Amino acid sequence: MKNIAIIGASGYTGAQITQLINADANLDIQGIYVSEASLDKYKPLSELYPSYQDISLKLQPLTQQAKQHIIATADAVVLATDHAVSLALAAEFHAQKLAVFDLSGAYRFEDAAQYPKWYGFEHTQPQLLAQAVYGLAEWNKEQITQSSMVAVPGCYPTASLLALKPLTDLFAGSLPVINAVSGVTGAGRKAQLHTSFCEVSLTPYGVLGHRHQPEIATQLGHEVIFTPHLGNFKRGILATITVQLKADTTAEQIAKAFSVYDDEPLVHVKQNLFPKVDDVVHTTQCHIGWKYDANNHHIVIASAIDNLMKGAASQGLQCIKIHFGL
Ligand SMILES: NC(=O)C1=CN([C@@H]2O[C@H](COP(=O)(O)OP(=O)(O)OC[C@H]3O[C@@H](n4cnc5c(N)ncnc54)[C@H](OP(=O)(O)O)[C@@H]3O)[C@@H](O)[C@H]2O)C=CC1
Ligand SMILES: CC(=O)N[C@@H](CCC(=O)OP(=O)(O)O)C(=O)O
Repeated sequence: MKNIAIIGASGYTGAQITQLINADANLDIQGIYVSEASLDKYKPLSELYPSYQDISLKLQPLTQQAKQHIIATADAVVLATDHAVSLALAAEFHAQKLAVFDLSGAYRFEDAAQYPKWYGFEHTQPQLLAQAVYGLAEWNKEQITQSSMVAVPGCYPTASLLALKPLTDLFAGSLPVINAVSGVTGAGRKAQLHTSFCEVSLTPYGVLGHRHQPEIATQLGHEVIFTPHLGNFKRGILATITVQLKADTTAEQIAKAFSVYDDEPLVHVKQNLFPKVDDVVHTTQCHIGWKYDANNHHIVIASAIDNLMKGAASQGLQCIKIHFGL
């Protein structure tokens, strides 16, 4: 049995992973935490999320005393916090020999020079960054087993990389084009004008400048054009991707490349059948559909996940279970 502390548990991903860990027979929850100044401190999680009636835990402020208690009693921490908050907390807990599973982007790039540009801060923890592994569960099991600092991938990168990684040997020269739509929970629980009810419609954002473009390109080993969109639904991501493949590529080769997922219980691939966001919402799964035009050698792939599940919390849980051999 492993004892897990969850920091940022009042947020969308933190509450989701609290629910998942609470339901897992091999894991205990050491405690659930918010910031010292949080308006939600001492509230039961079920007051914020009434559907979690079976969880009796209360949100605790992350005081120095609370940190000492976590260090003394937990095996691991989940950081469901903003990038800058995770940057510091990961180092504090990892230095005390706790495994860290960070849902933020603070440890996803190996190259510290990327952080000022994409995250707006200098990376202050180069030693820990060097130990961090990218928690794309289906692809990096060995690394996740070995490292106690796991950077759980972003939601768009998870949907995009699961669709594209099997095909890299078949890419022709041009850049894969990824158009992805996310539900509004992707932006977190805090109030912001652009995610308020009357503002949300369907629109691209972060065009040619979203931090997930370099995350996808780094992990794919190939540049991509990535355009995220905010959609007027709560949960889920659909990434529709177009790629030019080498001139002699056949549909059989593509099917063989995707067979890498045949033994993966959470990734389901179908030829000529495309997923809907509703197929995967509230599930741990990624559904991929593809169709190939052998005349012009273009493939269109659609990849659907729940941004809060496979895009964050359930992939975080996968990493915890892989790391601890559960
Ligand atoms: N939403 C999504 O679909 C995805 C999010 N992520 C990443 O996961 C992380 C969490 O995202 P999300 O759940 O959406 O965010 P939310 O804004 O919904 O939640 C953030 C949580 O962090 C808490 N918090 C803020 N400051 C501190 C602090 N100093 N110490 C402890 N707790 C703190 C907040 O509570 P309070 O402010 O009351 O203290 C809240 O519980 C982010 O880094 C995000 O980029 C990754 C993949 C997908
Ligand atoms: C709709 C929406 O706003 N989505 C978020 C992505 C959420 C995510 O994956 O988080 P990371 O920040 O941890 O990479 C965004 O575009 O910033």
